[in-house]
Amino acid sequence: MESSLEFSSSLGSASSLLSRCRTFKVLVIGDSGVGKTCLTHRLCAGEFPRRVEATIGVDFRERVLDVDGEKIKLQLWDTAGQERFRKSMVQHYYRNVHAVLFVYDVTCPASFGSLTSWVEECRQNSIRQEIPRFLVGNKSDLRDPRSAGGQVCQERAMSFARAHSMMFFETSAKRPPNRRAAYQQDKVEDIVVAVGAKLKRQKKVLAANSLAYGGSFKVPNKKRAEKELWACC
Ligand SMILES: Nc1nc2c(ncn2[C@@H]2O[C@H](COP(=O)(O)OP(=O)(O)OP(=O)(O)O)[C@@H](O)[C@H]2O)c(=O)[nH]1
Repeated sequence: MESSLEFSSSLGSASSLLSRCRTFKVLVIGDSGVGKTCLTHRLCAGEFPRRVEATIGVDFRERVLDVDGEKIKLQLWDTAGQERFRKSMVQHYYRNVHAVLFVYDVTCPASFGSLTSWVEECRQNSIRQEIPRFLVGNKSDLRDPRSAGGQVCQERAMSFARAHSMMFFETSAKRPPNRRAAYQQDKVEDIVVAVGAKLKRQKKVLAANSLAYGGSFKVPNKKRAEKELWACC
């Protein structure tokens, strides 16, 4: 489902209060072509898109999930990997972010090498250490078990994830290798569950973070920051 960020809530009505849930902005970043669009599509719509084009600016997709009886809405920001399609908008991407998904392609070591630049971009845009980070190695269906060359090994990725306090997943937005179908399909869902669970636990930190970011574009406003965190499903 596509949606716009400026989510209009109708907090005044009784019915909306009943279906009230927390909305979290999850930024998806990584090199062009690593599969951010396909992955967010899988995470939100449950299927691999038939046709994709390079993202221009940003696309939004949403997923509502139940975490221990509480409804949580993840608002995934699928950002453009190509510099020319993102440069004027970068600051906006990073405003009020609640979690970051760093995506690379397991068959493209260069995309793994770029992760340090993506981490640096986060730092430059004031993404604090407490903001949950997830590392996703995508396109695992293209892994060639007979040759390690030209691929990013899991140990290396895990060590990067540990060094940057990230939770690590390797998955395929497209399809699982035949012999491990159920396991790989679960992995995509595991990402959503892990993000939801982590965010649910982070409420206080995130609320403080929203306040901090309000200052970079607007005068900080406590009420608005709270409203951004709480919206209706
Ligand atoms: N085999 C395989 N192909 C994939 C997978 N995920 C994405 N692709 C393919 O990789 C290409 C790029 O996918 P996108 O989702 O557009 O990549 P992106 O990171 O969003 O690219 P930008 O929008 O340019 O930043 C497409 O041809 C997809 O079909 C995957 O898990 N396995």
